[in-house]
Amino acid sequence: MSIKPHHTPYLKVCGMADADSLQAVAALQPDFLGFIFYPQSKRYVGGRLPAAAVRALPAAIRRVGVFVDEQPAAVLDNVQEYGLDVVQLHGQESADVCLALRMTGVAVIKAFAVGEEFDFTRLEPYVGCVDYFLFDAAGAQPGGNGTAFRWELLQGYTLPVPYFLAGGIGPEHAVALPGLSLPGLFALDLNSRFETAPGVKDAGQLGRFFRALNPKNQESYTDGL
Ligand SMILES: O=C(O)c1ccccc1NCC(=O)[C@H](O)[C@H](O)COP(=O)(O)O
Repeated sequence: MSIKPHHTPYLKVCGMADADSLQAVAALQPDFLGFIFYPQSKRYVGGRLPAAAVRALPAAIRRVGVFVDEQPAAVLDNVQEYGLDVVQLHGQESADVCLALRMTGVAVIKAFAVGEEFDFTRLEPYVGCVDYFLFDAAGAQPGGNGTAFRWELLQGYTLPVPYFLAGGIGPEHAVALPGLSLPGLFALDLNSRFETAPGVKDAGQLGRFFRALNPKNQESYTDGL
C-alpha cells in the first residue's frame, strides 16, 4: 500500500509584467509564475517584459502563459519565444483545442469562471484533454478581478483532474488556507491582491504569505495583519 504524502498546495503567482518585480518574486521560489498574453489586460506582458527575462527563470519555476481565446498557432509561437512550460486557457476554449495544444507537449490548464453556482458537468468533456483546471471568480474581466467565489462549491469535487484555486486570494487568507481541505486542490493562484500596481507584485507581502502557509508560523503572521 502506498500512502500519498500530504502537502500544502503549490503556489502560483500570476500576472508578472515587471522585470524588477519578476526577479524579487522568483527569489521566493514559487512553483509557478504566470504571464498574461491577453492584450486587453492591465498585466499584458507585451512591451513590458522581455522574453529573455522569462526564459532565464530557474527551471524549477514553471512558466505559465495565460491566453484568452487566442489562436492555437499564436499560443505556440509564444510557448517557443518565452519558453513556456504550461498554457492557461482563460476563455471559452473547447476541449478539442486544449487537447491539440497538450499533444504538442505543453501542459494545459483550463480556467473556468465560477459564479454563485457552478455546473460541474461542464468539466466532463475536458477530462483527459487538460492537466489541470483553474477555478476563478466570475467578474467583469476574464481574470484578475480580485474577488473570491464561494470555495465551498468545491467541497463535492470528484473529478480526477487537480485544480488551481484562484480569485481574490489575499494576505488575510493565509489564516484560513492551511486548514482548508478541498478535494482535488493542487495549487493556489495569487495575483492582484498582492500588487503595488498592475503587473508589479509586492515581494515582501508575498514572502510573508508563503511563510505563513506553514501552520507553525501562523501566530506571528496574524500579529502583522
Ligand atoms: O490577471 C489578469 O489580468 C488576467 C486577465 C485575463 C485573463 C486572465 C487573467 N489572470 C489570470 C489568473 O490566473 C489570475 O491570477 C486569476 O484570475 C486571479 O486573479 P485575482 O482575482 O486578481 O487574484
